[in-house]
Amino acid sequence: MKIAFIGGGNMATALIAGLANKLTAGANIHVVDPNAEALARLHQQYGVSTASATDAAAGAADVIVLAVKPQNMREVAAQLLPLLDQAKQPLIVSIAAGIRSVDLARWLGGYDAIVRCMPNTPALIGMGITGMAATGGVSEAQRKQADDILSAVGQTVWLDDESKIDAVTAVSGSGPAYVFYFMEAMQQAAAEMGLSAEQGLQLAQATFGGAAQLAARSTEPVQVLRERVTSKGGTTYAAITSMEASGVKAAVVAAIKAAQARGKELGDELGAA
Ligand SMILES: NC(=O)C1=CN([C@@H]2O[C@H](COP(=O)(O)OP(=O)(O)OC[C@H]3O[C@@H](n4cnc5c(N)ncnc54)[C@H](OP(=O)(O)O)[C@@H]3O)[C@@H](O)[C@H]2O)C=CC1
Ligand SMILES: O=C(O)[C@@H]1CCC=N1
Repeated sequence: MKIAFIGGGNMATALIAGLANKLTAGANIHVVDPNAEALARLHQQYGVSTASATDAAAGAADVIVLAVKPQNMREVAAQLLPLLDQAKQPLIVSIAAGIRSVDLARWLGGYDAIVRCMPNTPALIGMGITGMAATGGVSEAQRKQADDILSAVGQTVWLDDESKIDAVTAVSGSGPAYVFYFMEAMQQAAAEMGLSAEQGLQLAQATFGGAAQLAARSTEPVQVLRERVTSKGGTTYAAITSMEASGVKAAVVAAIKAAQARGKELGDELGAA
């Protein structure tokens, strides 16, 4: 399978790292990005071919992954349209937050073989999760192609309604940043209590990794797992009581809903153009 990436930034790099020489040879991956340094690094690490602007090789791929910022999607669609092999009908996979398939299809002159996805950066180590939705023009074989690509870098979740991608974006697309934010807070607290920066990082990493694995392997709800750590009148009780008093859970729910609203807003703003 020949895969082209338009945009070779953070998320494309995470996907390429998981795919190259695993699902398909690095030589079957073509990356388009204006940054020569980033392209040279990708070529050196994974053996991908590169171009500084969308070219015939990108248009001729079996699957074309659009991995530019939402604000650049319209311009990229305009660059791609004349190069798209209309007879072959390659699959377009968009990973941009907010951008709706209906708008992308319009920018591509009515092209309707689009899968809209929302991956996340743990794809870099094969531990991503991607929400996915297909438009009507996507064949069963193309649906499988999209699933094969995103399954190569982690789990996939197919959605019955594309609008749910904004919720996936808010929970798992942006989610790694929430985890890193919480780890930063744990590290800060560890430092303020006299532990070294290394010890704080080690404790936070092992705690997140261990708790996530425990939750994944348990048949019980996470609430029960949390209660099992929380001895009555003990230390965890003091911490959770403090978090509840500060409204941490409500703040996290509100933050995730703000991310969802921003996704919808991006779709409204950029789709209207
Ligand atoms: N980062 C993440 O965790 C996730 C990101 N996404 C989505 O992925 C997309 C990319 O995000 P991310 O990788 O973080 O962004 P980056 O800015 O890291 O990468 C985008 C790349 O595209 C390049 N670019 C801009 N215009 C063009 C063009 N016309 N042709 C080819 N390349 C171009 C940019 O170059 P330059 O910088 O010079 O403009 C940049 O190198 C976004 O739409 C985002 O919503 C989805 C899930 C998670
Ligand atoms: O912050 C963003 O807009 C992108 C989408 C999900 C993760 N990063």
